[in-house]
This record gives sequence, structure tokens and C-alpha cells, in this order.
Amino acid sequence: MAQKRTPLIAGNWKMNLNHQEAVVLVQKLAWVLQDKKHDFDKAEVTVVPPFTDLRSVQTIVDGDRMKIRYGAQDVSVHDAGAYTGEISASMLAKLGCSYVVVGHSERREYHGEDDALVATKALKTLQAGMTPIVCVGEGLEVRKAGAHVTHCTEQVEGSLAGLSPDQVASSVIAYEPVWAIGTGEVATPEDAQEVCLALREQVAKTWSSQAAERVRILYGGSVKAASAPAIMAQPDVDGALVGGASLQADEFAAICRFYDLPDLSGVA
Ligand SMILES: O=C(CO)COP(=O)(O)O
Repeated sequence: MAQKRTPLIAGNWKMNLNHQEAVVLVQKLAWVLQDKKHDFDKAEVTVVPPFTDLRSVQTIVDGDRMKIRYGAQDVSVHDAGAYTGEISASMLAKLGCSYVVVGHSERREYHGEDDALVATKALKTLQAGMTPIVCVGEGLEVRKAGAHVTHCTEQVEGSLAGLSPDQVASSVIAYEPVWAIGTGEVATPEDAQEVCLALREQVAKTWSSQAAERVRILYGGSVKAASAPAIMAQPDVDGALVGGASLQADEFAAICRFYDLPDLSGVA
């Protein structure tokens, strides 16, 4: 029997909101979730602000004892030293980060990150006691050619290379088709399930069936409150990595609250 995985809704703010705006958004999000009686045991809620916001987010989360978690959008492969502009995993851990997004398609595209680099970042994140959210996803050409499943399973192989089955089990994988990111074009629930299931099967094959049962796999790409329920109701989708919609407290909270519904069976 599959072990129960706690769903995760993560809001990737990308390069938006300064530290003052971050505090306002986190406060509003916490308020809305509390007002709507969100059960954090049913779904974890995480915000992923820019580096410059993290200390302020830490202060407000700790000060108000919020159950919202937070993470970073990237991490260095280096531990310390002469690497101008880089941020180490230990610095992020010290700031109380729970998660680090690694291998986002925007980093792969604009910063030339490849699977091997992403795997090192995932490992650094785990070694510092945080959870990597490892992103994979195909571009439009690959999707049109029908090669999306192979493309994504190979990316998972490469981007988690060198991790032990236990490390994979405690990681998060995010399937984010590049053609769906920021385009308003959301994958169908069937598209999302097809790839997320294939990724889980790949984890079973390469690492272990236990890792496959435990690893959380998210969908990301133009997720909105209206489109999220049908996608998140899929059996191999364990939540969402949300971009644009995570900048609005009401919209993001509405996505999180899907898991508060008493019965998910009628939603798909
Ligand atoms: O890239 C994403 C999250 O990491 C998705 O962004 P959008 O939800 O804005 O499409």
C-alpha cells in the first residue's frame, strides 16, 4: 500500500517583491489561511521568495509562530569562499529555510544549468538539512514530438544522480513543462498525471520502490485556483509549484485549501 505523502504547495515568487512587500504578503497569506481554517497537517504551505527577503520572512514567521514554511530559489554548489554573488546551503539553513528550488527551467535556460550541476545543488541542500525541490520539464518542441516522458525521466535520472534512495525519498520533484510556465497554458490533469507517474516509476527503477512511494512530485506551470483542483486530485500529483498566482494571497490560499476539502474523490 502506498504510504501517505503530505502534499506541498510551494509559491515561487521568482524575482518579485522586496523585503517589505514580502512581509505584507506573508502576513496576508497567514491571515487568510487562518481565517479559512487551513489544516497544515493536510497540506504544507511554503513560500519561496528572493534571497533578499528571507531574513524578513524568517523574522515574521518565527515571531508570529506561523506554520507557513519558506525556502530559497537557488543555492551554490560551493560551501564557502571566493564565489562572488553566490549563497551557500549553510547560509540558507541558518535562515531557517526548509526548501531550496534547484534546476528551475529559468535557471537551466538563462544560466546554463545542466543536470549534473542540479544534482550537486540537490545534494548540498540535503547535506545542509533542507529539502530540494528538483525541477524538470520539457519544452514545446519535445512535447510536440511526443518525447516528453523520456525527456523528463532522463532529467530526473541526471538531476538526482548520486543521491541515495533515502535522499531521493526525502526530496521533492517538480514537473514543470516549460511551455506551461507563465503562459497561461496549463497542462491537462491527464498530462500532469502521465509524467508524474512516469517519474515515480523511474524513481522506483533507479532508486527503490520505497523512495518512489515517499518522494513527493508536484506539478507546476500556470497553476491557478481554478485549474489546481483537477490536477492536484491526480494520484501521482502531490501538490503544486505555483509562480504568478503565489503573488496573490487569496489566490494562493485558495489553491492550498483544496486539501481541506472533506472528500477529494469527486473533484478529478
Ligand atoms: O515556474 C513556475 C513555478 O516555479 C510556474 O510559474 P507560473 O505559475 O507563473 O506559470
